[in-house]
Amino acid sequence: MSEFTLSDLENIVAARAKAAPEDSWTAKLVAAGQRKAAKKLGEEAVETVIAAISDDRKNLVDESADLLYHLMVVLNIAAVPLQDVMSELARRTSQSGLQEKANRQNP
Ligand SMILES: N=c1c2ncn([C@@H]3O[C@H](COP(=O)(O)OP(=O)(O)OP(=O)(O)O)[C@@H](O)[C@H]3O)c2ncn1[C@@H]1O[C@H](COP(=O)(O)O)[C@@H](O)[C@H]1O
Repeated sequence: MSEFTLSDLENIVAARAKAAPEDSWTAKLVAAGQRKAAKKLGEEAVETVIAAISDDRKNLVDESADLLYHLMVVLNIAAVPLQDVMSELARRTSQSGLQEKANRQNP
């Protein structure tokens, strides 16, 4: 099987967002609106943090998958293409995180 990417997930979310809410969790979340979708994203973030500090590798993988999926739904509702996020990450590769932090604190 070829590698599954975040871009593949973005396309699935965009397609399922147009399904009937009774047939699709994605469509149900999109119909509920950004507040509900963002709340789910926050819950999954907290569950990912708990898995990380519990030293539970399997749970960390599962919760990270939930987190990335719900992030894709939130980006879809906000009409923010994943490529915008990737471009921002690419832009940041020009300096280290420590350098960026130092520039922010001492402009
Ligand atoms: N990757 C996911 C994915 N990860 C998690 N989830 C769903 O996210 C939901 C959140 O789970 P929780 O247990 O936290 O929430 P809950 O208790 O069910 O919900 P509430 O109490 O908040 O109502 C569950 O229903 C999961 O099935 C996902 N739903 C869909 N996808 C992808 O989206 C595709 C399309 O799915 P549908 O939109 O459902 O057709 C799937 O084939 C997958 O590729």
